[in-house]
Amino acid sequence: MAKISVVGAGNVGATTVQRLAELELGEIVMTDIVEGLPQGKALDLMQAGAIKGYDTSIIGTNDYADIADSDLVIITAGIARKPGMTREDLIRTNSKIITEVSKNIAKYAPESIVINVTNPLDIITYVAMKSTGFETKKVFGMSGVLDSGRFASFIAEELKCSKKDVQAMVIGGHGDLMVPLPQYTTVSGIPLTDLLPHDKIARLVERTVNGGAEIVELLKQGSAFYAPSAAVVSMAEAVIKDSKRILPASAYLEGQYGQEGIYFGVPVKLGASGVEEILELELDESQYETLRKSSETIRNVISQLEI
Ligand SMILES: NC(=O)C1=CN([C@@H]2O[C@H](COP(=O)(O)OP(=O)(O)OC[C@H]3O[C@@H](n4cnc5c(N)ncnc54)[C@H](O)[C@@H]3O)[C@@H](O)[C@H]2O)C=CC1
Ligand SMILES: O=C([O-])CC(=O)C(=O)O
Repeated sequence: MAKISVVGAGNVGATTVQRLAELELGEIVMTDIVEGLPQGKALDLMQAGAIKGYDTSIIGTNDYADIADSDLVIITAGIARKPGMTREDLIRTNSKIITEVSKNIAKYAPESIVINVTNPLDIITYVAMKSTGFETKKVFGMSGVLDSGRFASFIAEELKCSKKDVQAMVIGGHGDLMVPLPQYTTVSGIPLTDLLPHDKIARLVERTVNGGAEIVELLKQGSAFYAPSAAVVSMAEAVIKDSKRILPASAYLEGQYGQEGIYFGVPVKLGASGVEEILELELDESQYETLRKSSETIRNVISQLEI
């Protein structure tokens, strides 16, 4: 049976554990620094199993030793942004937290695959790769599945059709410069560009780019977690089941899309060994330009980090 650990028992972490438990993907360990929090939530989620009909073992703990020999570790520890903040504003606090978290992952679960959720996503994923010392394909970040899900949801709303039939693709950094790709977005195989006029698509693209901030403004404290947990669990399932799904994820680039040495959202093939392939798409000039700008921002922040 697979062992999955979730670091951070806050909104994203606990909801992720709930979704994993309901899928019976493996035994689960949930850790946090706050005493009692992961233990209390684990107990509650175990009891939910009797009602929802799952037998998943869920352990809540403050001790990293309990993540020993995990096959997969999902990082959700750290602070979330408040209205008016960018994701990059979280870097100081979260890079310190994730450096410590990653060292413990390397110590207790050296063979694990690591999916990072903590923001700023692409930079923190880089910090996790450096501080675990793991192979780059074993450490990646959740961004594009969420952003594509938001784009798909807005498209379905506009077309008054089922979300199930929309396949959207969003790549780039998980920030204000993400790049939704209408030319690779379809509804039951029909190109989006045949279904909606350019100006309507442009409005949906803009709403997607601001999708996280829209929720932060509404919640007043904290950020989205239902769609983010759904997104990371679909990636976890691909790893645990070795299903070779093609999903967008923040992956380490070595020349692809003209980028070297940074994490960036791109379509990848996900399986038991992590990122098994990076798929390169043709983009239009303005999309390449946004990717270039976004990568500069990421590089700038990384150059100021002490890792
Ligand atoms: N990649 C993405 O698309 C998304 C990323 N996020 C990010 O995920 C992170 C978590 O968000 P939420 O769960 O909403 O926040 P939250 O505040 O509800 O939970 C964070 C948890 O981390 C714990 N924590 C802090 N330091 C820790 C440490 N050293 N070790 C273990 N646990 C520690 C806290 O005690 C808290 O329980 C944030 O950085 C947020 O920006 C959130 C949504 C989507
Ligand atoms: O907006 C945030 O800070 C959390 C996040 O990354 C998202 O929901 O896309």
